[in-house]
Amino acid sequence: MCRYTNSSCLSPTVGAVPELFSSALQFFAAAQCLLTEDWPPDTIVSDKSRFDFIIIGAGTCGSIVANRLSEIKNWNILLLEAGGLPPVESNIIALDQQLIGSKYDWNYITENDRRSSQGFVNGTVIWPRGKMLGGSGGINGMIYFKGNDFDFQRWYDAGNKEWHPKIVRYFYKKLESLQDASQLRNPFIRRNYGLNGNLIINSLNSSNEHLIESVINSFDEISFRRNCDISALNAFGSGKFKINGSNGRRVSTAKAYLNTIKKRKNLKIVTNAFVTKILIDSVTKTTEGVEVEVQGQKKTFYANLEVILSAGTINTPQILMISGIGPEDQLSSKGISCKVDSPMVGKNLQDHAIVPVTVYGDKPKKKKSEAERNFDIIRYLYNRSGPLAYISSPGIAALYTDDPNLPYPKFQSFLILYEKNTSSVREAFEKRGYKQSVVNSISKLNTNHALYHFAITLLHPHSKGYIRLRSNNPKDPPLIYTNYFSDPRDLRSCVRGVKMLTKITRTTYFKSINGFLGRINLEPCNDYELDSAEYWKCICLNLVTTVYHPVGTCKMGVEPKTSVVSSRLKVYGVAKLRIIDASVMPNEISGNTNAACAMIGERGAAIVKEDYSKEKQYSI
Ligand SMILES: Cc1cc2nc3c(=O)[nH]c(=O)nc-3n(C[C@H](O)[C@H](O)[C@H](O)COP(=O)(O)OP(=O)(O)OC[C@H]3O[C@@H](n4cnc5c(N)ncnc54)[C@H](O)[C@@H]3O)c2cc1C
Repeated sequence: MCRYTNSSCLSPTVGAVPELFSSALQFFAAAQCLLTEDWPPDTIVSDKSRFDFIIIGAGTCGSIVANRLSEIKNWNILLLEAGGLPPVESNIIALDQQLIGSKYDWNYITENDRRSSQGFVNGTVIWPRGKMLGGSGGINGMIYFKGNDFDFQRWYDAGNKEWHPKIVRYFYKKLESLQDASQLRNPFIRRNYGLNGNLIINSLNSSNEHLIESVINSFDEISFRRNCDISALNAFGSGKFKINGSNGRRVSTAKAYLNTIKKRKNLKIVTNAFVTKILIDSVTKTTEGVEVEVQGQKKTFYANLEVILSAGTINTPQILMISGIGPEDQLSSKGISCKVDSPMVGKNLQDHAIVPVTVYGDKPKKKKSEAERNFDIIRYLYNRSGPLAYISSPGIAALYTDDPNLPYPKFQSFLILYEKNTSSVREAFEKRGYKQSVVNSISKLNTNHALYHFAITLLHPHSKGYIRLRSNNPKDPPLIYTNYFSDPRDLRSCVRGVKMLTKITRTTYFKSINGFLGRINLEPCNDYELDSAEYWKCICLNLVTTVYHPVGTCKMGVEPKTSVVSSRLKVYGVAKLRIIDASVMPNEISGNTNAACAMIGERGAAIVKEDYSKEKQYSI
């Protein structure tokens, strides 16, 4: 142990005081070990082993599917995950941004379409995806929104009979465990959620309650009416959202569904297992198993009943195409023999695109001292409280529309707040990949003003992108074409959504802090009058990026020409292969996608069980 000689302090010492403090510091340094999670043990599985089901990807959906299928004791399940165990940072709620760009991220970058997102370096946008047990649910912002009955009605009306809004509600409740005591006391909120599911849903307090109230009042003044439960199904208006967290720690579906069943002998989990191909008999068009690289070693595993793809919106279509299922012309151009010509694989890519609206004001001014910041860390180590236990944003959002006849919101705006003169502004916008002129103009105004960054999302884009293979090497990242705002209706809508929000500068609170809209310096937009429709059209088109909700690249539907899987999630044209992840969504939903993915995991697993008569068919 290090002995302090007290060379830097003024008072002499007999040693007792330095000893006292150093032992406290050592105690807190050691306390970080208590933050690690007790993940399920990794298994070594011999080459050529057989299982009943093989699940590819232990993300939001795959973790749930593995749990539910292994409830059937005589089914043997193998869950393969390309990433490893989540790092400790994934556990700490406020560090949700820290894993982006790390080895726990697939680090995808979109292609430059020379039209949208030109305010980014190289005209490309960073698209993170989680690579670990828990998948994107281990890297995400933990924000909980369920969407709108209308979203699922659209799925149902398109012929997907297993996804009626009533069925969707049932499966949401099955997965949920609402924990916040004050919300549970409110019968209107209580009845919106399940109480006994695996996934914890909580409200958060924040260190900035007073300010949060002021911003919600401002939302209310511009007709985004205050709502005490905006995470609920069919919500409109503004308020605090709920998150998947408990006791200062993230609750991913891996934590909620895999950590709780470590003793099950019929589930084997292998991490660092990168699936390179699904094996399909080219004559019978039947799935046989998978080829995998486990810690660099090639192995083959076989499936008696099914292979289930839960590798997410980008990797699922890539794996399908590498394995010979996809648009024939594309496969042959990459030297892949086509086993099933499935033209929609990789198409119908939809994302929640966001644009930044930067409002500045005199408050909050207060910057924490170094001592206060360090004390916050100790508070977290001591009892999981303080800012590290909160998400990195103030936790408020608004769901709104420009058309009062619509039963669902068209826009979501959520707030990210920066105190005056903080280096975090530059860091955050640079990390996103914005060009220097953009970053400089946003951070320059922050030198003397607090920044209220209202990120605005277009919830139901008409524009559709696609994913293509870069090569036939599974390790080459696929090409991602976002096509943001390629449908002119989206740009027009987005401008209207932004204009509705910028009225916030004229509300009581923002007037009281001399709030104003900041001009963003981007060459093609500089001649337009600030806050004019032309200005926003230019800003939206050039600064549009992802809020990380891509869906739809293997959409479900009634026939193989226009969809990839059936309503029961079976891949058209090949036996014993299913997809259960975000890629099957036919359309985006009216909110963040993780909850809907968890619902798909629950519903998808129930459909599999129904098909083998292991569970009663769920009917409405
Ligand atoms: C940075 C970020 C922030 C987000 N914030 C929110 C939020 O706050 N709220 C919200 O609702 N949603 C959020 N989302 C979106 C949400 O997390 C996703 O919609 C959801 O996790 C998708 O679930 P999934 O099961 O389809 O895919 P994933 O959870 O991504 O799981 C796919 C899994 O498959 C694995 N895999 C892929 N390829 C292979 C292979 N070849 N072999 C083996 N394994 C493979 C991956 O490593 C991964 O673990 C966010 C997403 C990101 C990336």
